[in-house]
Amino acid sequence: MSSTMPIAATANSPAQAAPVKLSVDHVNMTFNRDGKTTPVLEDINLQVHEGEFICLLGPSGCGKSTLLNTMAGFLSPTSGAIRIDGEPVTGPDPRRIFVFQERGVFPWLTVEGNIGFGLFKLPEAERKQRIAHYIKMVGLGGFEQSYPNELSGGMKQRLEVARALAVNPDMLFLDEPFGALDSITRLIMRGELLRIWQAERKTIIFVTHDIDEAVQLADRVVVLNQRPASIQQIVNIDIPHPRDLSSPRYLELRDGIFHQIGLAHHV
Ligand SMILES: Nc1ncnc2c1ncn2[C@@H]1O[C@H](COP(=O)(O)OP(=O)(O)OP(=O)(O)O)[C@@H](O)[C@H]1O
Repeated sequence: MSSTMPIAATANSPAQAAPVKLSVDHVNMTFNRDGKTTPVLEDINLQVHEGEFICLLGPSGCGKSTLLNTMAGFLSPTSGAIRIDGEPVTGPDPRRIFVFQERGVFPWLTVEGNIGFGLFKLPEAERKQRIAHYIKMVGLGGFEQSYPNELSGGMKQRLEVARALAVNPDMLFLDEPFGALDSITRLIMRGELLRIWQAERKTIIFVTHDIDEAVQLADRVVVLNQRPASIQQIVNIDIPHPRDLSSPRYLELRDGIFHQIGLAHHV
């Protein structure tokens, strides 16, 4: 297979039969700073369906975070349109939650306090019930009164995911959320996120530069080129969960993406 040969198309995933949740139409993004113009996104077109798990994959600095930030409404594209539920995205929306690579938990609040932070409008009984539900879901039972500095990196990350889910967002934007974790914790956290996603079926857009991570998690992997990023290929990962990471199909898709990105013979 050559480095530019696309991976053979496969049948659509069941998620692609769901209505379109987010659409990106002809999006271009150029940064202007100190008289210097940097084109970052070039004619991006993508439709994400309700309940789909999408990974944006590409080399460092290609524009993944910029694309995620435009989808989430933190940045306005130079041209083109982003719509969620058919409505133009004009700014960040509390119904959609962004989880940053740097941990966003509040160090001065306990686990309970962190998860309950966005729930202040709920009646006390419902708030408590919601907090307990998510503490159980992410396996932090027994640590309700602990502060973030008393938790491991993986526990903090689970807390952040629980805090994001507790406000019942309809979409999650995750920017390399496990980037700072060691490889074993990363594997565990991927499993945790998949378990939560299967239970809650939120639409997830997940940025990574880790090919294995993308193939383990996503319904579809959007492979981006070097900056200015355009979509090189969208790869359907037609393997049911739990995925066997040594299956021929897994290895075929993973190696196909390595070829696609031009990294097949680098290591
Ligand atoms: N606000 C900004 N102003 C000017 N240039 C920017 C701005 N934000 C990002 N860039 C530039 O846009 C390019 C893409 O950055 P971006 O963070 O989107 O890449 P990325 O693919 O997410 O990178 P990484 O994987 O390393 O996090 C980089 O060259 C960066 O310097």
